[in-house]
Amino acid sequence: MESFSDRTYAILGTGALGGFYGSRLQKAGADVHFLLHSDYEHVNKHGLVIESKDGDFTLPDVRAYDDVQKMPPCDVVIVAFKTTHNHLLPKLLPSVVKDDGVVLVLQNGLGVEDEVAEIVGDKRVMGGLCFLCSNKVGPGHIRHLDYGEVKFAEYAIGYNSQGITTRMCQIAADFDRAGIPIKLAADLLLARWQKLVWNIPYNGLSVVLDARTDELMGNTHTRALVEELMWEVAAGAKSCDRIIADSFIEMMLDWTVKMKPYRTSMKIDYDEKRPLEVETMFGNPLRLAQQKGANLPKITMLYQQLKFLDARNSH
Ligand SMILES: NC(=O)C1=CN([C@@H]2O[C@H](COP(=O)(O)OP(=O)(O)OC[C@H]3O[C@@H](n4cnc5c(N)ncnc54)[C@H](OP(=O)(O)O)[C@@H]3O)[C@@H](O)[C@H]2O)C=CC1
Ligand SMILES: CC(C)(CO)C(=O)C(=O)O
Repeated sequence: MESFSDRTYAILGTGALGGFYGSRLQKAGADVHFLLHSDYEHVNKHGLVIESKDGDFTLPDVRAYDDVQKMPPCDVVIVAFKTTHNHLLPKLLPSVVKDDGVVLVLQNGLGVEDEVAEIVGDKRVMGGLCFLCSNKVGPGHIRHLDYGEVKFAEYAIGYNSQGITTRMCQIAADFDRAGIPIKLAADLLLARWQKLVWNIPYNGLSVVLDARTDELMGNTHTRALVEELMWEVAAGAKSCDRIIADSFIEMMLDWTVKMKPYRTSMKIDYDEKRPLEVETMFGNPLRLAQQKGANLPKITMLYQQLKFLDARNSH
């Protein structure tokens, strides 16, 4: 088999998403370095176990670290912990990204790339939206339930569209070799608003209504509420001059109907009394839309409810 690209990868946050994609890259032959937290001892000794609808596999030996200072500078640094930990970015990023490397933010939400650009410069940042259903079910044990596509885009100050670049294609080739479905997007802000069409209704309502995605879709009233929230997200995108087509909303509804009954990542965090990604998934989009003069009343109410529940639940 051709040798893998000589690009090195750092996974910051080896959980449901980072553990899955990092393991697939290593399995395909890439040079991957995993930063862990409470799972470090276990993974350093036992490696990673991946259950996947695309085929289970184990990686008995992985390059595991509990300290980013011990990691080599890498070509691609994937930010894959929850955005509730992003206050750590100024400490974690500088030493692990090569001078000519790039930080690839695979987190959900809006506004993270701006924070990363302030740390590493705006020329070394990309964003990625992952349509993946994956859970970390134990130390170093990832369960990939459904989907898996990643959509990449370049970042620029003001989120101006940067088109498709050579480095996007190079990294996409690595993911493609790892068997990960890839899409390249010319416009990161549009891609992030598109992902919020899914995240805002389902992550939010799954917590507020204590419901899985199939339950929300199976009730006529909550299904109507999901659609109304999706249209509000589209209105938020439009306030930023990004147009989300009606067909995209229909596709998101259809994907969810076909999705295995799923507890969203925010619902899992709520049930496990972890802080919720409310500010990046709800607060930042609301603030950006409001700056542009758009009022999003249903999303605002969902945000207020989530802030109440988050404060009561995890502190
Ligand atoms: N899960 C999914 O299917 C999807 C998730 N996303 C997004 O991806 C991002 C990551 O989510 P997900 O993978 O589910 O989250 P997880 O909680 O499963 O994984 C995050 C990992 O980061 C680790 N971590 C936390 N703090 C540190 C630290 N200081 N240093 C190193 N590692 C650390 C955690 O370790 P520990 O547990 O020991 O604290 C955990 O293993 C989120 O923005 C989420 O919204 C997007 C699409 C799908
Ligand atoms: C849309 C979905 C379910 C998969 O990408 C997700 O983003 C999440 O669980 O947070």
